[in-house]
Amino acid sequence: MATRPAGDVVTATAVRRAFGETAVLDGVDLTIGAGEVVALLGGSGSGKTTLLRILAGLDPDATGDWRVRGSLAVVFQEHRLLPWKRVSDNVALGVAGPDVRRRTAAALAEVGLAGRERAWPAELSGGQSQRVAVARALVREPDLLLLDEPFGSLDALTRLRMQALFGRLRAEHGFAALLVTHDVEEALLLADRTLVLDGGRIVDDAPVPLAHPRAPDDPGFGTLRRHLLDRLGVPAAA
Ligand SMILES: Nc1ncnc2c1ncn2[C@@H]1O[C@H](COP(=O)(O)OP(=O)(O)OP(=O)(O)O)[C@@H](O)[C@H]1O
Repeated sequence: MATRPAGDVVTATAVRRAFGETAVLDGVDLTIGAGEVVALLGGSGSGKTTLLRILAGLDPDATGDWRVRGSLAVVFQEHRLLPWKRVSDNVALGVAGPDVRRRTAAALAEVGLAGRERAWPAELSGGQSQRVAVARALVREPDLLLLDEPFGSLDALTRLRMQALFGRLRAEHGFAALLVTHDVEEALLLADRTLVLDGGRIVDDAPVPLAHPRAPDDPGFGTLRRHLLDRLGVPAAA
């Protein structure tokens, strides 16, 4: 495992972002510790992607203070592979060093795509393409992984496999992550802590003190699920 910075990898205070007159984020405070996986939940349009883009350095118009320590990689909902580049070239894009080829092959093997270096993106399924996107992030050996609904476009079975893969990679590499998701179960399966964004602020910040592997039918899991659904304004089923 790579040597990681100690302490927090993300510190953010009073982050604000408005589009026109509307403040989507209006005073967000956030810390993510080294190696900590934090799930970010919130209703549609609550500003989750906006916050992730700010932390990724993709939004020059936000205000406030934020800092990311260490290296960063992003995985988006859509894989964003370049169709005219082979899988290995997509993974290695922008990565320098004498051993890029070896690292690329190792990252592809880690996501279950050993030997597919020379494939074209068009030859891959949706799940395989998203595995390549994860390999592209891994090859950067990130201290912080920012994931925006990374499994949201996958079918249910592939999604479960990708969640399991994420858990293994996290245990192996020890990166910190901010995982934007709509899925309360996904948040509780994968995260050490959950945040709920509403009205431009983080309105709930709760640890997930459950041992791995986690199971949705576990009573503790159910209690946390109910808590999060309450905070998200989802009424209990009759
Ligand atoms: N470039 C932009 N210009 C104008 N408005 C924007 C822009 N980007 C985001 N918004 C608005 O900001 C709000 C928050 O968007 P954002 O994509 O961050 O929400 P989200 O919580 O990720 O939503 P979802 O869960 O539906 O993906 C939305 O109302 C959106 O329309």
